[in-house]
Amino acid sequence: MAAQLPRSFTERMKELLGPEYEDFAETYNEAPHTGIRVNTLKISATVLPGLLPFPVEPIPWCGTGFYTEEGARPGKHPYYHAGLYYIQEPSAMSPVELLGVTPGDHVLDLCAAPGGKSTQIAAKLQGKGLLVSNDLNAERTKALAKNLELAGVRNAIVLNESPERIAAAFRHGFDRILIDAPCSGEGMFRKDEDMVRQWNEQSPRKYADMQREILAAAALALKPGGTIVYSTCTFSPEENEGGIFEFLSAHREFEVVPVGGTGSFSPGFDPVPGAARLWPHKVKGEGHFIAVLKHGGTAEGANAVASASAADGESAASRRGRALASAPPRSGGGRGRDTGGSGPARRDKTPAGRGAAGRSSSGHGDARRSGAAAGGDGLAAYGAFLRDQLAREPEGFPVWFGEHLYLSPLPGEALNGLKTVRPGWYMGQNRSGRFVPGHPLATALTPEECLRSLQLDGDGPEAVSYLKGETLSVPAERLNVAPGASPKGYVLVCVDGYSLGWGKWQDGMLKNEYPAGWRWT
Ligand SMILES: C[S@@+](CC[C@H](N)C(=O)[O-])C[C@H]1O[C@@H](n2cnc3c(N)ncnc32)[C@H](O)[C@@H]1O
Repeated sequence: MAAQLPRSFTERMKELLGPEYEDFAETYNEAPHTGIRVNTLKISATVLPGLLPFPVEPIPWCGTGFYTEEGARPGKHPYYHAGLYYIQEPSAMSPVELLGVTPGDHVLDLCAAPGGKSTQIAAKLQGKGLLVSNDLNAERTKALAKNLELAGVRNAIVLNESPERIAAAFRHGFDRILIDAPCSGEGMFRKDEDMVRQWNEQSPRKYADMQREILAAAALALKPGGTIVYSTCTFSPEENEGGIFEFLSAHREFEVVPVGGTGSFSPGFDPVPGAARLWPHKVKGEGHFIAVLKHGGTAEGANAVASASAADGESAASRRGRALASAPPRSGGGRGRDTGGSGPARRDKTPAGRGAAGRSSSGHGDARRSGAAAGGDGLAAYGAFLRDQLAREPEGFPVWFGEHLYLSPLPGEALNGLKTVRPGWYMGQNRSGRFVPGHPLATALTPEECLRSLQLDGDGPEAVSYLKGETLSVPAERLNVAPGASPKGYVLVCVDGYSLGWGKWQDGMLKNEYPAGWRWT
C-alpha cells in the first residue's frame, strides 16, 4: 500500500503483538481479500457458486460467504443486479454469523449503513420476524435502503435515528441487536487508504466515547435473555476489550459468550479473552473485533411493538399496535373485489400513522404530504393492480405515505415519532387512480407470484440491455402468462428465474420500467 502507516499506530501494534508483529506488518504488502455473500432470500449457497462465471472459494466463518479472485468483477454480472449476492469484505461477514438470528426474531441493526450486515440478517430471517435497520447518518440511509431493496427484503424498516431514541421507543423490544460500531477503522487500513489519512492519535478515544453511548442504548432496547453482538473493524483495545469491559462492569446482567479462540477466531486481549479477533496475518480477511454479549434474564417479554406501546403510554393507538403485534401481517388492499372496503388497509391507512410524518422521508415521494393519505381512490387502484398483475397478494401492515403504499412488518403506529426512511416493503404509488408498482416490489417477488414473467438468459445480451434501460422486442409466446390472464400488462423481468424489475408488455414490445438510478453503466 502507498500510504504510510502512522508511527503511533505501528508502535502500539508492536507492543500488542510482540513477536507476531513482523507477520502482521508483512500483510500491508499483500492485496486485501475480496468476497461475495450469497443472498439466501433468493438462491441457496450450494447452487449459486455453480452458476457463476468466476471461481469462488468458501470463507471458513460464513457458510454463505465466498472469496473471489482478483479481476472477477462480481458487480458486473446480471446476477448481482438480481440481488443474488452482496459484495462484502470477508471478515465483515463474521459478526452476523455470531448473532444467532433465527426466522421470526425481532432484530435491530443499530449502525447499519450501507447495509452489508443488514442484508445478511435479512437472509437469516427468511422473511419472518422483523428487522429494524438504523443509521444516524441520513445520507447513508439511502444506500442502506437501496441495498435492502436490491436484496429483495420484505420485512425491514429503515430508520434514521439516534440509538437513545430507538431505545426509548422500543424498550426491551429486540431479541438480537447488532452494533457494528463507528470506529477508527485501523483494521481497514490495507483495504481503504482513506482510513489511514483520517486516523489520528485521538481517534480511538473519540470513537470509544461514541461506542459507550451506543452500547448503553442497545442494552435498553434488548429483551431479557437477548443477545448483542458488538463489532468493530479496528485494532485499538480502547475501542474493543476496553469498551466491553467497561460495559460489563456497568451492566452486570450481561456476560461474554466465549467465541474467541474457536475456529478462525483468535482470542481477545485480557480482560476479555472470550471476545474474538480476526487478524490479517492469521486469516484471509481484514482486522475485526467481535464480542457476543448475552443478557442473563429469561427470554420472556414484550416484542418490539408491545414495548413501543408501553413506552408511549397506553394510548388507543398503542393498544391497537400491541393487539396487532401478535396477529399475522395483513395485506394492503385485498385482491380484486376488496378494493377499499372495510379491510385492514382502510383501518391502517393513516399516513405512516402519525403526526410526526413531517420528519419522515420515504424517498418515494414527499412524506410531508402524508397528512393526506390516499383515499378510497388509492385503495381501489391497489386492489385493481393486485387483481390484474399479481398471482398472490403480498403480506404486511399497510402504511401510506401520501400516495405511496408500503407493507410494513409492524403497524404504522409503532413508528410514531421516529424518523422513518422506509416503513417497510415499498409497493408503489397511486397516480390518479392508477397504481404504479415500485421497483422494490419487483425485486422481492418470484415469477410464481406474478401473472406475467419473462425469462432472460444470464449469458445473453438481453439481460444487460434490460439493465441498461432499453426497450425489448418480445413476442407474446415468450411471456409466461398465468392461465386466463392477458399478456398485456406488468411483467416481472427475470434473469434465469430471479427477478430484476418490471417491464410493461403490449403488442410485442416490453417497455422498460427499470429505474434510471439503478441502471447498468
Ligand atoms: C462500520 S459502519 C456500519 C457498516 C454496516 N454495518 C455494514 O455492514 O454495511 C458504522 C455506521 O455507524 C453509523 N453511526 C455513527 N454514529 C452512529 C450512532 N451514534 N448511531 C447509529 N449509527 C451511527 C455511521 O453513519 C456508519 O454508517
